[in-house]
Amino acid sequence: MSEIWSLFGSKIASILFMWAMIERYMPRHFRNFIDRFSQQLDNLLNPYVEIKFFEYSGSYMRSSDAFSAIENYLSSKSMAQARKLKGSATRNSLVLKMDDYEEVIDELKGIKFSWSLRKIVPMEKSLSVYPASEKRFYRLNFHGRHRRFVTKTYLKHVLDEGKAISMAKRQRKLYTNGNGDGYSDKNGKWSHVIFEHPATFETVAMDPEKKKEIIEDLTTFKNSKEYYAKIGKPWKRGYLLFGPPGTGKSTLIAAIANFLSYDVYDIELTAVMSNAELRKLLIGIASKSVVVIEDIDCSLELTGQRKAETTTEKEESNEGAVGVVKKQAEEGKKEKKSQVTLSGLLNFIDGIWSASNGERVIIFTTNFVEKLDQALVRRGRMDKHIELSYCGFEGFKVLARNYLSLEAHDRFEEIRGLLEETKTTPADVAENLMPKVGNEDPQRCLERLIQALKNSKEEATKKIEKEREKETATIEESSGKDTEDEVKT
Ligand SMILES: Nc1ncnc2c1ncn2[C@@H]1O[C@H](COP(=O)(O)OP(=O)(O)OP(=O)(O)O)[C@@H](O)[C@H]1O
Ligand SMILES: [Mg+2]
Repeated sequence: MSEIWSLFGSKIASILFMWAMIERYMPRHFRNFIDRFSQQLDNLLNPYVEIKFFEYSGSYMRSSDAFSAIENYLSSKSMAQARKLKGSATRNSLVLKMDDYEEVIDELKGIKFSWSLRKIVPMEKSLSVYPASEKRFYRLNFHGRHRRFVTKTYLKHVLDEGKAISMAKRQRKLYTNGNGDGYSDKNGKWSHVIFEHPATFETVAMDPEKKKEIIEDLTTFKNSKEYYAKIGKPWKRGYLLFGPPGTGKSTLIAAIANFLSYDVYDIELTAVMSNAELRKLLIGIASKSVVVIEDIDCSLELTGQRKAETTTEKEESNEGAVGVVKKQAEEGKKEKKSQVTLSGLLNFIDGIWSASNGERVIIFTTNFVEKLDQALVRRGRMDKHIELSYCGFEGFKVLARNYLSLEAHDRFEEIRGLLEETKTTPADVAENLMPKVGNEDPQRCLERLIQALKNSKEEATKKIEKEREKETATIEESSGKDTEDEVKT
C-alpha cells in the first residue's frame, strides 16, 4: 500500500513540475484560454457562489460599514459555533469575535449560508511609503440557486440586523444646547456627555395599563419605517407628558430613551436666542434621537410672549424721543431675552422633520397642561398625551421592589389605604423608602413612609377644615350684611 502511495505522490509531483514548465513557455493567449476554460469548468462543477466583504474599501481605504455590520451580525453565532475566538474590551463589555479562517453557519428561511473570516497576506515587500498590510475580509458562500434570495433579501437582513446590534451596543449621548459641560460638536451648537441614566420601564412607577400602552406604542413606532414611508408621513412621534412635579416625567423620558436605545437631545429653549438659532440646532439633531423640551409652559411663556411683545412695541412708538432713550437703555437687557416664538417652534417641528428622514421622538413636559396653547398640543403634533399622576398602590409596589427588594409585606394594605386618601408623588414615596443608613431594615423604611403619609393626611384634613371655616365665615358675613341692609331700608 505504501508503495502505491509513494508512486502516486511522485507521479503527481512530476505532473505539477511539468505543468509549471509548460505554463512558463506557453504563449500568453493560449494560457488565457486555459484560464478561462478552467474557470468555466469550475463554474460548471462547483455550484457555490462566493462574495467577499473587505474590511477597508474605496480609494481612501475607509473602514467598510458592511464589514462591521457583518462582524456584529455574526458575533453571537461566532460565540456559539467558532472554535477560535478573539476577545477585545470596549468601555463596558467584553466582545468576542471569530478568529481568522474560522467558519460559522447561518440559516434564514431554511437556507444555509457559510461565513468565514479570511485574509490576504501580501507576498512581496511593498515599495510604497505605507507598508503593505493584510487585507481581511468576510467570505460568504452559498448555493448558486439562492443567488436571488441572497441579493434581494439575505444581505439586507444581515446588514440591518448588524447595524441594529451596533446601535444598541454604542455609547449613547445626552446632548444639551448652550454652554453645557462636556464635549462640543464641530459647530459648537451641542455639547454632550455619556448618557447613562439607569431608568427603565421596570423601574418607573406608574399605572401598569398606561405603561403597557406606552411600550406598545413605542414598539409599533420603532418597527414602522416602511409604514411611515408608505403613508408619506415623516417618521416621528410626539409625546406630551404632564403632571405635578415629582411624578416621574423626566424619569419616564430616560426610560423611553433607554427602551429605544436613542440619544437624548435636551433643548433649553431659554438659551436659544432666535428662531434662526433654533433651526440650526434642530438641523444638527441626528436620527434615532429623543428630543426633549422640558417645562414648555415656563420655557418661553410661549402662549403669552407674542402678546407681551406687541404691547411693548406699541408703548415705545407712542413715547417718541423718551421712548428711544429708554429703548437704548433696555437694549442690553432685551438682547439677552429669547426671541423664539411658538409659531417658529411649531414650524420647525413640522418642517424639519418632514424634510429629513430619521426616527425621532419629541417629548414636551409640563406641570400645567391647561396653560398650553392648543396649537402646540393638537393631535398629530403631539400624538400621545400621557398624564403622570400621584402615586397609586401599583406604583408604590414598583418602588418597594426597586428600593427595598420587597414584593409583599403585611404593612402594604395600610399603605394602600393611605395612598388612596392622600396626594403623594412617587418622588416623595421614593424618598421615604430609600434606606437612610446602610442596611436599614425595610420595616423601618415602610414605617417612615406610613408616618409621612399620615402627616400629609392630617395636613390635608386641617387644610380642608380651615377652608370650610373660611367659607362659613364669609357666608355669615354676607348674610349679616344682608340683614343690615334690610334693617336700613
Ligand atoms: N414614576 C416614578 N417612578 C420612579 N421613580 C420616580 C417616579 N417619579 C419620581 N420618581 C423619583 O423621583 C425623582 C424625581 O422625579 P422626576 O424628576 O422624574 O419628576 P418630574 O415629574 O420630572 O418632576 P418635575 O416636574 O419637577 O421636573 C426621580 O429621580 C425618581 O427617583
Ligand atoms: Mg422633570
